[in-house]
Amino acid sequence: MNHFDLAIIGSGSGNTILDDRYADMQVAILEGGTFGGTCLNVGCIPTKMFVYAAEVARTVREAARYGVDARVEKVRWSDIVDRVFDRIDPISAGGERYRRDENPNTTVFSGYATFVGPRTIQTGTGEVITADQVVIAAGSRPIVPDEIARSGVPYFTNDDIMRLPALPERLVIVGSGFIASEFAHVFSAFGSEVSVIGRGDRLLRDLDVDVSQRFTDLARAKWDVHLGNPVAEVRGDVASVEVVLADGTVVTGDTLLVATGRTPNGDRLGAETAGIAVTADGRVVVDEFQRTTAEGVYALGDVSSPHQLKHVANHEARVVQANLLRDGWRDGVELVRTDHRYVPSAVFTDPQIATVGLTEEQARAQGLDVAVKVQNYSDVAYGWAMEDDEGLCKVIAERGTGRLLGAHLIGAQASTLIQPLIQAMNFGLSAQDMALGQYWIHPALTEVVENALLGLE
Ligand SMILES: Cc1cc2nc3c(=O)[nH]c(=O)nc-3n(C[C@H](O)[C@H](O)[C@H](O)COP(=O)(O)OP(=O)(O)OC[C@H]3O[C@@H](n4cnc5c(N)ncnc54)[C@H](O)[C@@H]3O)c2cc1C
Ligand SMILES: NC(=O)c1ccc[n+]([C@@H]2O[C@H](COP(=O)([O-])OP(=O)(O)OC[C@H]3O[C@@H](n4cnc5c(N)ncnc54)[C@H](O)[C@@H]3O)[C@@H](O)[C@H]2O)c1
Repeated sequence: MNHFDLAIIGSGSGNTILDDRYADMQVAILEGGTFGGTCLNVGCIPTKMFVYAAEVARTVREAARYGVDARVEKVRWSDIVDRVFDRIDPISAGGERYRRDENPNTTVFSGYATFVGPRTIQTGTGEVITADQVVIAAGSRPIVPDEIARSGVPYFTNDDIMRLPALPERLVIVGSGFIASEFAHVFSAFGSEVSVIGRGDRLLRDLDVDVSQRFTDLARAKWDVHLGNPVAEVRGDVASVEVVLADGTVVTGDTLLVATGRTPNGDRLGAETAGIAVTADGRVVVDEFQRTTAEGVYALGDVSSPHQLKHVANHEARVVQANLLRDGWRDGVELVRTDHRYVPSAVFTDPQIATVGLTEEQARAQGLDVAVKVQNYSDVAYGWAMEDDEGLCKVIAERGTGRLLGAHLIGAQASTLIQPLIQAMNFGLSAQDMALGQYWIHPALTEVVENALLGLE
């Protein structure tokens, strides 16, 4: 049986652990899918490359409001797909080649790994290995509701929708979260008619209610949105699909995208044979040092984290990277701790959305004495330049101390505008100090953040 110093299950964020400090260790990398994981191959990176192209199309379509007449002549879908994957596929292949052929201390096993005992792994290639330490970085997979899975109707997920042979004429999306919102934007900007079906009463309903409500209102004007009306039945074939909702409404299209959440892959690892606790919903249990319940075994990213976000997976990978070198189960050893205090996220839809910290509802539910200010983009000079009547920046602070509790933006460049607020929260800068203790460039769009802070009581 082959023995390694370290075995890493999953080549997404798990593959970022190995640096010079690991050069003397024998390391096994086990990957059952495409090398590089979700973000690179079927997640953050390709989606944002599609989003950028969608924004170009949208800008052209809306040019007339600024006195510039222009029109989208044609969307060359297959060229867009090629631009994205001609960039990405070689990165995945190159990453695998590097670990396989150019790192003498790493061995890549291309198979689906399962534990068969404590730190003992069936690699999925016929070989069983053992390791002194193991990192589980096995990610998550799309959830497909039963009524869709058992219908036999062909459907797509984020795994394959970006490689469609042609642009759909009418795309039906089941789900109303991050993935649904981003793909609705992409396909509608490219000219597809888009229907979105959600269970709740708002799109992106976990976000602050002002942002989620504004997004839902704007979405209704662009897309065929069905909310609070669950899917009862799905009918169709490769050419057409009918989604029947609980109230009898029939939503039709030629392509079906399922975007109803992602479940951690912890349920498929044989974890119980290795003493690794997994929750009922498939999440590997970890402590604040990313240690699982089995000695020598760490986990990180979507498979164990409460946040399914790449920047969180990267942070947790850095924590694991440090702790692996410190004999993490020895009494009294000082370990690096995961910091989940202010986890931001952005939805790259139209308009963009970004959020950090507590929603107003959460802050009030915690009994905090809060001051809230909502500043519209239309109130600042750059918003006038953009003719913006959609964007808003909402900040929530604690009265008295001025401690920033949350920030929520919807509008152009939201994912960039939020960064100084994330920084302020992490470094304990109060709303007043942040607003008054620095220059804000005039008339940049950041004035919407400045004015929101100044407007707090
Ligand atoms: C469409 C989409 C868009 C997204 N956009 C963003 C975004 O803009 N920003 C953001 O922050 N996050 C985004 N995310 C989330 C982000 O992609 C994930 O949080 C992140 O990639 C998780 O990284 P990971 O290393 O935990 O898992 P992954 O990158 O999924 O890596 C896990 C790897 O493990 C492999 N594997 C699983 N089980 C086994 C096994 N038993 N044996 C061997 N190999 C195994 C898998 O094949 C996979 O390659 C997006 C996700 C999706 C789906
Ligand atoms: N920009 C980003 O950072 C980004 C982009 C995409 C995905 N992600 C990550 O990936 C995760 C998964 O994305 P997602 O959009 O699949 O999940 P999600 O959790 O964001 O949203 C899933 C939505 O589907 C709805 N839903 C569930 N079952 C349903 C059903 N049977 N019928 C109708 N609606 C149903 C849920 O109510 C929820 O609103 C996200 O939570 C996020 O962490 C991040």
